[in-house]
Amino acid sequence: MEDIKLSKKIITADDYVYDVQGLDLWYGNDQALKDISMKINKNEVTAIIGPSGCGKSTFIKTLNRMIENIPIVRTSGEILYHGKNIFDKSVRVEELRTTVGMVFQKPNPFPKSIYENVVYGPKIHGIKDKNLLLEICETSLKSAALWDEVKDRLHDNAYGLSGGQQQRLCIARCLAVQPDVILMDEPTSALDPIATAKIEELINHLKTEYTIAIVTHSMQQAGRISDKTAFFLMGELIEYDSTEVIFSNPRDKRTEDYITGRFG
Ligand SMILES: Nc1ncnc2c1ncn2[C@@H]1O[C@H](COP(=O)(O)OP(=O)(O)OP(=O)(O)O)[C@@H](O)[C@H]1O
Repeated sequence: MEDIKLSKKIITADDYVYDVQGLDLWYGNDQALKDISMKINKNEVTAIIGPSGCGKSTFIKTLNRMIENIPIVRTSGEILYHGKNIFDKSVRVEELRTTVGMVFQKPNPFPKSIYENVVYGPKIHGIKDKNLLLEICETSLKSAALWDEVKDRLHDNAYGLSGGQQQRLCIARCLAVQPDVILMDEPTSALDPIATAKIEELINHLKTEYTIAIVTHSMQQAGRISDKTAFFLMGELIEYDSTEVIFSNPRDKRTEDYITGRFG
């Protein structure tokens, strides 16, 4: 990897995956994101926290342009992904959404077998070889820490899995197309504490290979799994720092009030 020397600082070209610069977003006339600028580091877990309605989901859905499924949305500013603005005309949204996968609050497997769920993306990308698809299925389920629980029932319907298993299946489905970044929008809010602990352990493991941005309402969860934490309030990014600093020594009073439970 080549280092770039910028004045006195040395920054490594590949340290961050995203560089968000002055991002504004409106739903019709209502501004939901205001001048957001932040970098998201490679192989780290970045937690997005803040009270309900502050723009957390909107922000992460903007990172793979999923937000554009809502017709009234308008944006300005830049989101550089590996140095290229994702809003450029030359960026193909389907490709972006393959490399930047997403896992939602409620597990959303397709009404198909476990196997078909995992190989859905690779098949769409033209992979037909049965052995290769089986291999992708096995590798993805192993990476999502689900293989041992489902290896003897790959052709059973995914709806027969528990909520926690369904969420890990959705993570496996996301991994099957070899993403670079995984966006997670409150991935454990519908799960019990044991299933939540499994997903958290998995996230901790996945960050060695992937970059993860996660929206969470649980401050304990952000504290347990994230390297960096961004605190949003009414569409603004109030503070962004290492999770340790945010939780032990925040600079902004509003961050402190939120993490100590004084509002939100
Ligand atoms: N489809 C939409 N159309 C219009 N306004 C929207 C839409 N989705 C979200 N908003 C508004 O944008 C703002 C930010 O919403 P967003 O869902 O991003 O917040 P959030 O922090 O993720 O909230 P929560 O924690 O409750 O999920 C809110 O004021 C919300 O009402």
